[in-house]
Amino acid sequence: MVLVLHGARGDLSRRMVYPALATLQRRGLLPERWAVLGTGRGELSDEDFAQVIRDGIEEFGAGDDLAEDDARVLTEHARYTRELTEDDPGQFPDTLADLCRTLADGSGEDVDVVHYLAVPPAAFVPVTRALHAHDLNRGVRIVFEKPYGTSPESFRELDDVVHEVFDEEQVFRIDHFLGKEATQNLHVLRFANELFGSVWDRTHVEQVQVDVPETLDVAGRAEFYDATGAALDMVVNHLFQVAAQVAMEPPHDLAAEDLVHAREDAIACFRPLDPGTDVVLGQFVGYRDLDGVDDDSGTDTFVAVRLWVDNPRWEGVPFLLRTGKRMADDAQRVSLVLRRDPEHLFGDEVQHGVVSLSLAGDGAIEITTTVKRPGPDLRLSTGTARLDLQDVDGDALPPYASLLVDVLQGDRSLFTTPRGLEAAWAAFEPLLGDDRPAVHPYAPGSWGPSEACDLAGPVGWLLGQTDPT
Ligand SMILES: NC(=O)C1=CN([C@@H]2O[C@H](COP(=O)(O)OP(=O)(O)OC[C@H]3O[C@@H](n4cnc5c(N)ncnc54)[C@H](OP(=O)(O)O)[C@@H]3O)[C@@H](O)[C@H]2O)C=CC1
Ligand SMILES: O=C1O[C@H](COP(=O)(O)O)[C@@H](O)[C@H](O)[C@H]1O
Repeated sequence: MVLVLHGARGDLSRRMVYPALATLQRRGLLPERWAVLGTGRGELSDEDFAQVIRDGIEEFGAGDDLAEDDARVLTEHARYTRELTEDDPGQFPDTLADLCRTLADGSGEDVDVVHYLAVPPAAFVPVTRALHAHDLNRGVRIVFEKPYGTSPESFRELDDVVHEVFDEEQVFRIDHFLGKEATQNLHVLRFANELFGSVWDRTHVEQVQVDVPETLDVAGRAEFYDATGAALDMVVNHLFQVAAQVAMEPPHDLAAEDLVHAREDAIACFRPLDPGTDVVLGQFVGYRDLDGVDDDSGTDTFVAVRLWVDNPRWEGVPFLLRTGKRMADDAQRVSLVLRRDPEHLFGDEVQHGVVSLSLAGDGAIEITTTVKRPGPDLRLSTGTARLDLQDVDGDALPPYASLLVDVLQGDRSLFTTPRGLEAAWAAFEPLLGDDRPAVHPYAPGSWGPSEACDLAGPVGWLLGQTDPT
């Protein structure tokens, strides 16, 4: 297999792709014979490219120290060549063919080729067209990073070009939140456990929260961020996909196409957002002073959304989505807030039960429930049981490593498709129009503008009330 990494010197390649490859190499999850072909707009020697790979792993491979042997395998066949363009293929086709020959080693076997577009979105179309122009599109797989379009129109334009060049089966559009171990656990928790599956509906669930506060600011990517904002950066993709993973109906079975269908059917039930009543945007105080940010920027660094899923299972249950920069804490939480004490036997002392998943790191599941407070009286309290997924026998993969394995194996269940993205854009589109609400200021280190509290109703946002992780 040859992984052609377009944009091989870039931030994503160094931060995510090389550490993921190192993890996969160490875990024996890569094909026996494989190589990476890096591209960029300038020249770089193969030796210097090998060093870029080593540096990426050393700097961002958090705890993934490479054994000398693994490092050798990772860089042994690493080649670098200038990016091809529609008019000028340069050395690209010859270098790729040469690598394939080396890997095939006279066996006559075909070598799989995966193109990974770790380039800015403006380069997606030119690189796609260039692969077509030089007849390099057939039989390969191609991975697109986000954002796959920044509006319904730009999404469709990009996708039209992609489909002129590739069959849908060749295309993998990454949403790394779907690759998180705990996100994948959502449907296991529900469909493999009657205890949870039986309460997964409007009768038992009062609201769902998908909450991703971040303490970091936009350092290093201010220019990108100022043109994008929190809602486009996180809601239309990651938070919608996670919400759909919660909302989906049981799939026909666990085949990739059934899972994708179930998730995308759920997105098709998302009611278009009402910016007047269901969206609060914020901007942290001091954001406009950052280098690369306009002095009068109206960009949202915080967004809270009340999303409605118009189907019989979820009618009347708000899905509350929230994320922002420079907030009080870091967390990635999905929580189902259960209705209180249906029999009303215990009155107001009963708190909401909560089934909650932390998507961060290796993931965790927490169940908060009402219990009898120890002692002679019948007094109530709440308790939380936590299961860290890292304590379960097995070895979690970071999201990028997990998704790369899926690309190599051709498993498309955790990737998005045009049908799902079309539906996501339809739900998000009202936020792109003239009705987009103004941003409310919020203090850095806070939980965002107070206006966002109203969206969550009497239950309130769970994070900020309890200890987030
Ligand atoms: N960085 C991150 O953490 C994340 C990034 N992404 C997405 O991944 C992709 C890459 O992001 P990132 O690595 O941060 O971006 P970079 O700005 O670091 O660009 C990556 C590389 O692309 C090459 N490049 C730049 N412009 C062009 C162009 N017009 N044509 C061809 N190549 C070009 C450059 O290499 P050279 O100068 O050698 O040509 C550059 O090193 C983007 O789509 C981004 O949205 C998604 C999630 C997280
Ligand atoms: O895609 C993005 O995701 C990150 C948060 O995800 P993480 O799992 O990598 O922590 C977010 O910080 C970034 O702004 C956004 O572009």
